[in-house]
Amino acid sequence: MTQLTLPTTNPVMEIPKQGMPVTIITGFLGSGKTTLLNQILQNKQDLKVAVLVNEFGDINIDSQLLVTVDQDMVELSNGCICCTINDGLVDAVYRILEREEKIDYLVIETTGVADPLPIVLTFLGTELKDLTTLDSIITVVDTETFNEDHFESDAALQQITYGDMILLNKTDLVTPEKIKSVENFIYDVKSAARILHTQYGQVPLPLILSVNLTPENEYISNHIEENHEHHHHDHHSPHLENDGFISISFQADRPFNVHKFETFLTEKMPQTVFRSKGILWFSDSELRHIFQLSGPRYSLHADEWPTPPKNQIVFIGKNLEKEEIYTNLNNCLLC
Ligand SMILES: Nc1nc2c(ncn2[C@@H]2O[C@H](COP(=O)(O)OP(=O)(O)OP(=O)(O)O)[C@@H](O)[C@H]2O)c(=O)[nH]1
Repeated sequence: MTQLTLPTTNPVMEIPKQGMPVTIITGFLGSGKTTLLNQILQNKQDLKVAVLVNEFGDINIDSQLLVTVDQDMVELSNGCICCTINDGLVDAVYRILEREEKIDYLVIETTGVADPLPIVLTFLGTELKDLTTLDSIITVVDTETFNEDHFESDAALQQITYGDMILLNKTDLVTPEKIKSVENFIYDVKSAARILHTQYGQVPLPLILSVNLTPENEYISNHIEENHEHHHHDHHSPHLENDGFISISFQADRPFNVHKFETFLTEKMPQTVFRSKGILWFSDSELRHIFQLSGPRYSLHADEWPTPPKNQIVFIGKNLEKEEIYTNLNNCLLC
């Protein structure tokens, strides 16, 4: 999918009146969910879009990187919304519905380790069912790092299984052969998958919003009615215990020495860190540095501080030793 411009008449604007439409963006760690959300926010035209960002770490880095100038449109929830099923999610959606200003559309970004099924069931199995319409579940895939091993993660498999639309993102980093092989993995899991190819989440919004793809009735008859029969209302998902990902957050009111931080990255950071993101303060710079590490790559991008400077960084991976990471990062701070 390479067509990047919006048609002049934008069907996204024709939003159904009954129930606020909801799109859920899911996808594995670092696949490009926040990047896609920013594309949506930049191209939404007059649509009033509220976003609900759920982060795995204790610090909300993603919400600080959203392009929206209107922070009122962002609701946050930390931890994993699919695990604490799910008063937190219901409350956050209520807060959006109760706003004076009418919201046309809700987009939810899940964490990279989220199983989307409990989230869907929260919408369809609670009072939210009458107030919202689940439009689609979009699964973002990092085409470069995706391989068969991803399915050792239950969450990654569930994300593909329940994705109504699958965006093979980061196609700029791979060969056509790699794209084909990822498509084949996906078709093995889901033979009728709808797949789009994207770079930096660029996709015409009419292809992904108001597309009415989530088969609500199927979920209700397969999961909700079945659960009622078994008097089992808890949609708790054991995926985190299975996947073993943990997140470690570090904050400091002092700047890093850039050279020490680089040494930390190249020599001391555990190999088992799969994803890291941060807003960094270096002693020799007046700018903030957005740090992104996803699989084998990392980047630092400088821009102005909108707030007083401080260091915030999150690491997500397996078997991480918090004390060791803290000691190493404290050693990078300027005395
Ligand atoms: N080369 C390339 N980089 C991309 C693309 N899309 C996103 N990225 C980069 O990948 C990194 C992770 O992107 P995010 O959008 O933060 O990923 P995410 O899925 O929100 O990450 P988590 O929420 O932490 O799981 C960032 O550095 C992005 O700039 C793409 O199509 N090509």
